[in-house]
Amino acid sequence: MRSALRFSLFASQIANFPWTFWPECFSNEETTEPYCVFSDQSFAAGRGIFIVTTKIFAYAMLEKPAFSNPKLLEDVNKYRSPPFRQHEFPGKGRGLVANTTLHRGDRIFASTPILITDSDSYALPTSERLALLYRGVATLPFHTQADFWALLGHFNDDPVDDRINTNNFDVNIDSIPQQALFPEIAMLNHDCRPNAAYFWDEQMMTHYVHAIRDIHPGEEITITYIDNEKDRKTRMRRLERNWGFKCSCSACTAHASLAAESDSRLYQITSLAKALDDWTSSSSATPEIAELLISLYKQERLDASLATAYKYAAEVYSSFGKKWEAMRYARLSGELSMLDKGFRDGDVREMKRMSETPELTWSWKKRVASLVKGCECGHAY
Ligand SMILES: C[S@@+](CC[C@H](N)C(=O)[O-])C[C@H]1O[C@@H](n2cnc3c(N)ncnc32)[C@H](O)[C@@H]1O
Repeated sequence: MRSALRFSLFASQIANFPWTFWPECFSNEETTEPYCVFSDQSFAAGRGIFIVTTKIFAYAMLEKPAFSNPKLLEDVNKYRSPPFRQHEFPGKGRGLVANTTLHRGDRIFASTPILITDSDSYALPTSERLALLYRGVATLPFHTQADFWALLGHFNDDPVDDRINTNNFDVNIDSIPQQALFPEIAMLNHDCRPNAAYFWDEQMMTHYVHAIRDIHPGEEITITYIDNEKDRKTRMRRLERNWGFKCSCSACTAHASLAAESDSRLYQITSLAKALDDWTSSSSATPEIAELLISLYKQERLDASLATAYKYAAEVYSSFGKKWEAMRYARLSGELSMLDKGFRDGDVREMKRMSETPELTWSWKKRVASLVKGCECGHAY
C-alpha cells in the first residue's frame, strides 16, 4: 500500500492529471503498446474504477459522458432500499429474491463497473497481468475493495482472477471487447428462462437490469449467462465449460420428454426466423409464420427474445402493406428491445419509426412490390 500512496502523491503533483494514481505499466513483444492500470477513485461519486488497458483506450474512455459529465451518473449505483434481498440457494450459492412486485420494465439495477480489463491484456505474461489487477484492486476506495473481495470465486485459482472470471460481464467499449465487473449485479444467478434482462450503455458506462416480465415477491430474480435459444444439451455444456456449474434451472432439470419438446420448439424457432430473414423473391415469409414464431417464444418463456419475434412480425406485416399490425408489433418490440438491447440500440430506433409511420420504413410493401404496378415500395429512410 505504501507504494500505492507514492503513486498517488506523484499523480496529485501533476496539474490536470486525470487519474488518482500514476499508472503502472507492462509491455512485451506480444503487445504493441504497454498495458497499464488507470485508477480514478472519484468516478461515480466516489465508487471508483480501475481500467487495465492501453493509454489510447484509457484516455478515449475519459471522453465518454460518464467521465466528462459526472452529474449524469447521479441516478446510478443507488441501493439503499433495493427491491430485492439476498438469499442462499442450495447448489447455487447466494442469489437475489424480489421483496416487492416488479412489473415488466421496472429497473432493478443501474451500476457502473468497479473494474474494466481489456481482453487483449492476456497477451501479457500472467504474472504481469495479475500484478496490474492486484494494483488496480488496491487503488479502489476501501468500501469498493470490500465489495470486490465479497464476490464469489468459483474456480479456486488466483483470488483476483477467480473473482473476475466468475462474475464479469463481456461489454464493448469503442468496439473493443472488455470485461467489466458490477458487484451488485454479480449476485444474480443464471436461469435459462430468466425474468430480468440487461444491457450495457457505453456512453454512461452503466449496466442496466430491468424486469422483462412481472416478478412476484419471493421469486428469485435471474438473468441469462448464455444464449438461451440453444437446446438443453448445448446450454448445459456451455454453462459447465465456461462457468463451471451444472445448471439446475427448471428448463435444465425438466423430464427428458418435456426437454425434447422444448428443444423441438427451439429448432423450429431457428428455422422460422431463417424464413423471415429471407428477403429474396422466392421467400416463403408470411405474417402467419411470424405469429407462430411469437407463439413459440411465449411457450418457451423466452421473454427477452420476444423483442426479436415482434420485430420480425412488424417487418413482415409492413412488407405486406399491413400498416396497423406493423405498428402494433413495432410498439411491442420497441418496449422489450429497450430492456434487452438498450435505449440507444438501432432496433429500438427502427421500431420507433415503424410504430409511427410504417410507410416510411425500408420494409414497407417490399413483399408485394412485384404484384403492385407502379407502387412506391420499400422507401429508404
Ligand atoms: C455471478 S455468480 C452469481 C452469484 C453467486 N451465486 C454467489 O453466491 O455469489 C455466478 C456463480 O453462481 C453460481 N450459479 C449461478 N447460477 C447458477 C445456476 N443456475 N445453477 C447453479 N449454480 C449457479 C455458480 O457457482 C456461478 O459460478
